[in-house]
Amino acid sequence: MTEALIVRGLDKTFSKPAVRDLDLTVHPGELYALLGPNGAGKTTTLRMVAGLTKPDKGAISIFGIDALADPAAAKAITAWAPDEAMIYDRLTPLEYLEFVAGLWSIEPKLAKARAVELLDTLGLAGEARRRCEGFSRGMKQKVALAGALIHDPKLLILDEPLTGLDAAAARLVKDMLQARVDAGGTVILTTHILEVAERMADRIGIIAGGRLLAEGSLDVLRGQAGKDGGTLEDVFLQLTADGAAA
Ligand SMILES: Nc1ncnc2c1ncn2[C@@H]1O[C@H](COP(=O)(O)OP(=O)(O)OP(=O)(O)O)[C@@H](O)[C@H]1O
Repeated sequence: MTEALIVRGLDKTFSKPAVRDLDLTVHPGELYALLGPNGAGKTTTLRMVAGLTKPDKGAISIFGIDALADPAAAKAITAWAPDEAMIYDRLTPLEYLEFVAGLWSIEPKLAKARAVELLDTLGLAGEARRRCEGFSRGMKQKVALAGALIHDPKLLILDEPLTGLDAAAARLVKDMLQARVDAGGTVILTTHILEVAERMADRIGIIAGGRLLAEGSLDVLRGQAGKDGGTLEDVFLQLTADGAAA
């Protein structure tokens, strides 16, 4: 089986080490949650996977493509949605999505059809032709998410996708992510909302201090933390405390 993502020995130091000798494996068709305390190295890791930050050391393979040797091929099948939406305020959502689709050389008719479908799924059909500049943070986040999905990526990477969304918008996004996974897509996300990871993730990686402390299903992590029957919060707090003490 070709894994969706294999990360080996990943290292990144800014003024101090942010990611240290990190290994991750994400299977195709799973939703993988990368959890960790503030400053643990989650965003840095995912930025390296998405080709936005250059690692000091290590290897990244996305569906068998060496992302460091052939970043263009890796990016063509990957999407990255940062926690702060970056869109062009002066465009309408439809124009923005058609613009992004153009960057991927998607045929205009197909681009429009995908854009309309994505905006509809995300509850933005009524705003499709309004300029984004007056949009709330949550609405902009949804437009950015639609932009990340316009080229139908095999691997979707989301940094804190639910931050700033109201309950209804969060439900829409969660349903959309679940639908992608149910259809065979692969999703990696970070979140501080542990209930979301507990309910949605097939497997979970916990990192702290730039190192992977544990990886597996909730049951595997429970075993590792010695917390049979515990919640993900119990397990997370135990493993990160153990990691800090080590
Ligand atoms: N561009 C940068 N320049 C300098 N230091 C950075 C940069 N990006 C991240 N860092 C540092 O790297 C470490 C890891 O940061 P990172 O953003 O990856 O953590 P995180 O797990 O995503 O945290 P949070 O949950 O708070 O978003 C932190 O010490 C951070 O200050």
